[in-house]
Amino acid sequence: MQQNPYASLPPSPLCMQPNPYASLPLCVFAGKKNSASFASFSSLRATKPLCLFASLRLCGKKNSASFASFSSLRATFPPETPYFATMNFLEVDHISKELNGTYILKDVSFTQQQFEKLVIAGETGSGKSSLMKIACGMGQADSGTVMFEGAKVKGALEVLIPGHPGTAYLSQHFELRNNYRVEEILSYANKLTDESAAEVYEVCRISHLLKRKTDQLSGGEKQRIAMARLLIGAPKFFLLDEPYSNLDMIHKSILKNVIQDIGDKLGITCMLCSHDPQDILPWADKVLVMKDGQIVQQGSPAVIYNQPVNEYVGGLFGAYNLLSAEQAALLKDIPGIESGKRVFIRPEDLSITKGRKDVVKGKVKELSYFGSYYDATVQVGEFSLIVRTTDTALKVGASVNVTGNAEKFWYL
Ligand SMILES: Nc1ncnc2c1ncn2[C@@H]1O[C@H](COP(=O)(O)OP(=O)(O)OP(=O)(O)O)[C@@H](O)[C@H]1O
Repeated sequence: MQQNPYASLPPSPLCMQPNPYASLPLCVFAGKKNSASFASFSSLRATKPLCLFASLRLCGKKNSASFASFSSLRATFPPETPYFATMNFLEVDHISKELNGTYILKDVSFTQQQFEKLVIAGETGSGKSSLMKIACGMGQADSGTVMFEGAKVKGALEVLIPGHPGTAYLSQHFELRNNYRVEEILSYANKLTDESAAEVYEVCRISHLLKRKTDQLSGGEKQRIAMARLLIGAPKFFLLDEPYSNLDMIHKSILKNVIQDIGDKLGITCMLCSHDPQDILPWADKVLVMKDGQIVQQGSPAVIYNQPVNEYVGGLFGAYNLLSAEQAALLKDIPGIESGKRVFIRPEDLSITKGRKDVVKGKVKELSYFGSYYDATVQVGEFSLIVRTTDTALKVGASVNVTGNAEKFWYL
């Protein structure tokens, strides 16, 4: 009969509550632990008793069964207890990195919680890949620290094999060796049982490709095999660098389902970077927006989209109107609009109306077709507004009345 090895831990010095592990069911300790994670688990135990609980689900191979047992543990110690509050899953603290006299990352700090879906967004060259690599030990920072589950993530130059145990990083430039069958490539990397590996292949939608040779695959298929190869290494944290670039809509849609299932079915926490709002907004719990190596805003997708801190953030996430206080004065008849301020308005918060009250008058200069809607460029005085409409009868040159939902307007 296996004993609960944590039964004799002392009360937590931080929250002065009794050892929460003393009464954990034995199945937790008899579960699917591999020796590496068990070792790190033990060292955590020595230094940070409070961190242990959050690590329990993380030691070893994850599959639905272990995910289910974790869920029942969470019910025993709900997130509002101090045990969960004491440790971030990932903590990036004042990271800076310089290359050739220029900062590619400057004083970057953020946290990610377990199961939180985090996206790093930003224009090309803003530092997204550099930050992700440092977050999982595949890159090297000049200063600052990264902690993963309470343990320091060593930089790529501080270890023999870069990459923090328990993390997996899918590069934009992944490689699959030629002239191998897919199943051969996967079997070399597999740390799971056959059953759990099969689940990963199902999640990655590659079960039907296992007998193929690697030169008989499309780019999207190769990418999903590269993902599966990392996932059968049993990571707790999966970082995907621009996973949607170079994919058509059909393969993008497959990949979106795969990434959703990696979180939902395999219970692996994911971070990805992208600059496409269509990829970011529906999936993310939290978005970090980067520019010139710095985080310029972080928050929920809705906050980032509707309340950007500046024009750069607003522009990254879709079409917008930004009117000076003088231009905004022409919209004074729209109820609720604040005067004397620069106003940021998304096209869908303006509409073309047949009404004559509470409107601003203009003329349609241009119509852009997007399938389910048009964006009409409407000339109003000396400036133009982008107004979203589904009116298929609208023509360039038509005189129109524009109104808006001032509750959604944002003042910069
Ligand atoms: N090995 C390197 N040597 C020199 N400069 C580099 C190196 N790696 C990155 N950089 C520079 O650091 C900056 C950030 O690059 P990074 O790849 O992190 O940006 P990114 O936001 O991921 O870009 P993208 O979206 O194009 O992939 C860029 O200006 C890039 O040119």
